Amino acid sequence: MENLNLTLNEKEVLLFLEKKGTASPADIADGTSLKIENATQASFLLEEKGLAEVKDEVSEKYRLSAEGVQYAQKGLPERQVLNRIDGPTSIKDLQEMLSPQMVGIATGWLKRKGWASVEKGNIIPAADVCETDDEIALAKLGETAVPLEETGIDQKVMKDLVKRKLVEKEETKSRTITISAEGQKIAASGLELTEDITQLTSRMLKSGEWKNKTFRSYNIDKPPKKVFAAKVHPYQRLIDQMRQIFLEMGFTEIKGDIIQSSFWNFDALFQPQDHPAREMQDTFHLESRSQLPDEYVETVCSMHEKGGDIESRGWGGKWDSDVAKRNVLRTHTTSVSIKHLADNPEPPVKAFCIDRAYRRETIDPTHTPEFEQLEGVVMDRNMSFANLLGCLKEFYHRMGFENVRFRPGYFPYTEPSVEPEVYIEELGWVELGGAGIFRKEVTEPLGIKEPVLAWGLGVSRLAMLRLGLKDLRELYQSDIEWLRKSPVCKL
Ligand SMILES: N[C@@H](Cc1ccccc1)C(=O)O
Repeated sequence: MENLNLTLNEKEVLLFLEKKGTASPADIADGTSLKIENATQASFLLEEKGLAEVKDEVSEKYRLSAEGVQYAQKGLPERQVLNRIDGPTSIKDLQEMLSPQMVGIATGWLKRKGWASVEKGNIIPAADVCETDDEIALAKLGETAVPLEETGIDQKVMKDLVKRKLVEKEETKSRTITISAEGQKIAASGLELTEDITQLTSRMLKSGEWKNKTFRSYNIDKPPKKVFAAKVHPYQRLIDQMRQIFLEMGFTEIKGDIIQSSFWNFDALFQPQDHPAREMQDTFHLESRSQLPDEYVETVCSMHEKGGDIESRGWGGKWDSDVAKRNVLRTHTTSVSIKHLADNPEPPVKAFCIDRAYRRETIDPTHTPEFEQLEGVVMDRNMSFANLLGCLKEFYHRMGFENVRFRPGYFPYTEPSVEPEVYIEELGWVELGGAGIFRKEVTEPLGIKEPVLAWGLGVSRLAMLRLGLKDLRELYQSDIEWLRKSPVCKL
């Protein structure tokens, strides 16, 4: 016989059912040493093994309400009124005979049932009305609840009486357990009422007692309970991977302030003071102001106004140092790169920054006001456009994107400018940020003499593609179900 691994409780229930066939948990508790809860639990386990069947039933019973009892004796209000009159009668007179409340109820029902009409304050009875179904039903019911079948009352009539609150419905739940044929067989084969051992103790081993015991075997077919181990957030894992790649490529990680002056966020990057990106609707402006770095104010001002001493015309107009002092939440991490270069103007510099930037975006599936950027700069002698493309290609390849291409782009601070794109099977070419070589208008005023390759790549976009998300917000919401499901590594 198959090892069913019955617990002592299951055996007790099975033996009890062998005699009774069907029983309620309370019956089982009465007839065995078990409590109702244990009897129920054992019954469900037996059901799982096909040895018994547990059935839950809800039974409905009906009885008269207090109001119903009253009308069962004296008749429904509409009947009481009808009995009192034999022709048109004024409601006022009736109210004196019966109570105003009773007449109120009766009038409604008389009209609804077509037993009488009401005209100018008088009730005019129709021809004789025989006893109706609801009256017959009322007479049949009592104060003890009975199932519908036993009353012989039509379901619709009963429902109406319940609605009229003359009858109350009582629901009782009952559970019965019936032994199955298989259960009978097992019970008949003789069950020993001994408890199997689930845990082997050192005492049993020492005394040798274990030799006379039977052991409960494991059910290796049963799926184990899932364990959700703590792990790094998938988005953070991806960010760490990108950081690792740049470190391996010989870059140094840099950090900067979230709050930046407009000077470092815009002016030092040769972004004109009337550039639309600086407007309130695009940028989070703060009330505070920053000191400007004295050593660069003049050169940056001159570059904006007239192109400094190089072959450039600048933007023209007046450059306003007050505008440059205004603090903003950095709109790109390029503000961190450019400050780092100003502080370290001697080649070589190979730095990256992977951090948060802020823009006033309306939140939707592809826009959030906070997002991550992966920023990088390379400054060295003889750096060329080809080096820039090679560097980015290398990064994307290491991230696992085979196909990378570059579209021409535009940024006020780079020339030439490109927008790198990677090819994704279901999506086609996906744009992932911007890159270029810093213009002389950017590097000259800060005393940087060598060419600078620069890029700012979207991180969350890439994460979405990687993690198969349709909505950027999911990256930041930490939905526990999604987190549990996301694998630690792709197999
Ligand atoms: N700062 C640009 C990206 C960029 C960085 C560096 C050079 C060129 C472009 C952006 O936020 O979109």
